[in-house]
Amino acid sequence: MSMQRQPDSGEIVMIRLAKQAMKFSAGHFTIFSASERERLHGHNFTVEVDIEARMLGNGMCFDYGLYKDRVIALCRELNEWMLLPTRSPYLRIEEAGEQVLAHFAGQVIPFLRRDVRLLPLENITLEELARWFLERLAEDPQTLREHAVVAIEVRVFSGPGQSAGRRMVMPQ
Ligand SMILES: Nc1nc2c(c(=O)[nH]1)N=C([C@H](O)[C@H](O)COP(=O)(O)OP(=O)(O)OP(=O)(O)O)CN2
Repeated sequence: MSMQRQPDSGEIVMIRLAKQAMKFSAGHFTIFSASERERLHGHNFTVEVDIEARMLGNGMCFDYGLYKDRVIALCRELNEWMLLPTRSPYLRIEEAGEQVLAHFAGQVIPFLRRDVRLLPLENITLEELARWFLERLAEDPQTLREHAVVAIEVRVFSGPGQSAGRRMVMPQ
């Protein structure tokens, strides 16, 4: 007699999304203090997302395709831009017509407006970029509840072997 298999609803599973398309190329410089920063440079960043969620019956949790498309779309938003932080304690951003002027340590760094994407972050670091993805993925709490998402962790890489991860536990 075959054992009636109990539905696994409610069990927590981990979905890991690390598709090749989860990438973006961007310029930045890390600010270390009021007087020290890196020179402007760029990376081919990659993104991985772990989503912990409860099983919903039918042998699956939520349809992860929705989040795969969302992460890829977010990567496209950052692709081929010079990224500047608007919440740095050490950098002042001035938008002057077709230019964006970044004021740092008594110097002015000019950029063309068309090349710059301003992000509401303290610094353009792996940690802060992970925050940006996490906050964008958590924008719709109702959908996250419907998908029984328990936690999301975003990991951003500036190259192989170098990354920062950030995790958000959803209010249940
Ligand atoms: N806590 C953090 N520290 C640093 C960050 C960061 O995001 N968070 N970022 C940097 C630099 O921007 C970054 O490391 C510069 O890239 P770099 O490592 O020099 O070059 P590669 O990514 O190509 O790596 P290689 O080791 O040169 O191969 C510094 N600190």
